[in-house]
Amino acid sequence: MTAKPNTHPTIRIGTRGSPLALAQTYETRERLAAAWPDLAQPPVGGVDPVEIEVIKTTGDMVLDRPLSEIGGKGLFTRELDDAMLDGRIRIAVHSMKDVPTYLPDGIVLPCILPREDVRDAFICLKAKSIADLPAGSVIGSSSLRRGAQILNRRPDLKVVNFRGNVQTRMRKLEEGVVDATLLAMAGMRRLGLQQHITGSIETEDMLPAVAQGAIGITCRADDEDALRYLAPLNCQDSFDRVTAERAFLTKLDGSCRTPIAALATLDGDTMFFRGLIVSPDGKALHSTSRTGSRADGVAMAIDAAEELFKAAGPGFFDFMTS
Ligand SMILES: NCc1[nH]cc(CCC(=O)O)c1CC(=O)O
Repeated sequence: MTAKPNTHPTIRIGTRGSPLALAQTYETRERLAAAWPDLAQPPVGGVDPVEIEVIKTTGDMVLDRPLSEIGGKGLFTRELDDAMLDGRIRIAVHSMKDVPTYLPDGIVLPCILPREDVRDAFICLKAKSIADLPAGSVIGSSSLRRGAQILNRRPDLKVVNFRGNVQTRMRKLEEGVVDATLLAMAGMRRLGLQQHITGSIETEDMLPAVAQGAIGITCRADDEDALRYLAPLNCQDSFDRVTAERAFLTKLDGSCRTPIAALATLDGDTMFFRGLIVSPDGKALHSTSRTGSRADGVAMAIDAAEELFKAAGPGFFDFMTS
């Protein structure tokens, strides 16, 4: 009896086509191959056991406006969710920072890869750190969270909208369009562009976005094979930290495009959680922290969110809808 020829890939991974999304997908493919020998074998009959399918999302098509203005949840995920529900892809790889807190019916998120550096990177050709920037310096960043936290500490700086890939940003720094810019350490590292980082900003000085530096993998809730393949890839510490941070975000109804920041860290089974909300001008900043057991992470995060919501008072988030 001869084995049935393999004519289909075992796993087709869906991803956005950005260099960072592709780097994260290659990492996922390597981890799958390391965990599962049947996914590492060379192509049989020209069919690779793991295939990658690039899917354009709405977020990839609007490049001229800050994402905070476009709004709408699932800007970077909806088309991938649709492809998965249609059966065109088996799993999807995401920057967790860009994944809405509510997943569509039928899709689950069983796997978070080991988290990268969660900090923000300072990128500048003129100064070593934010503290070294002369008054009046211009920071290019379209992230409300980063801009607001900088203005809170340094109201003498100016923050202007700024988007684009690392190369574009470096050119604009050279041309003097802005004096400095900020990006996630994780993205720079995963792209192999760490040589452009001037310095990392400690989380005490700038709290990261919820789930910054984490890669999440989704699949269909009823896809038992995909769930089995993903199980050994999950990093439970990263999963628990991101789960607590996302509970905080859900309670405050925010996204990666709102001036909300949170970070959960673990020391064994003790979780330390910090969260903050800040007005876009940086003037009103409310932060809080909790320490407790890992098992209580979500409850702590929700409790922290409720405290900040009360401290901020009614109307604090009006800028998001106005
Ligand atoms: N919002 C876009 C986005 N989504 C994930 C990353 C970087 C990688 C990460 O934080 O996991 C970035 C760019 C950035 O913030 O520098």
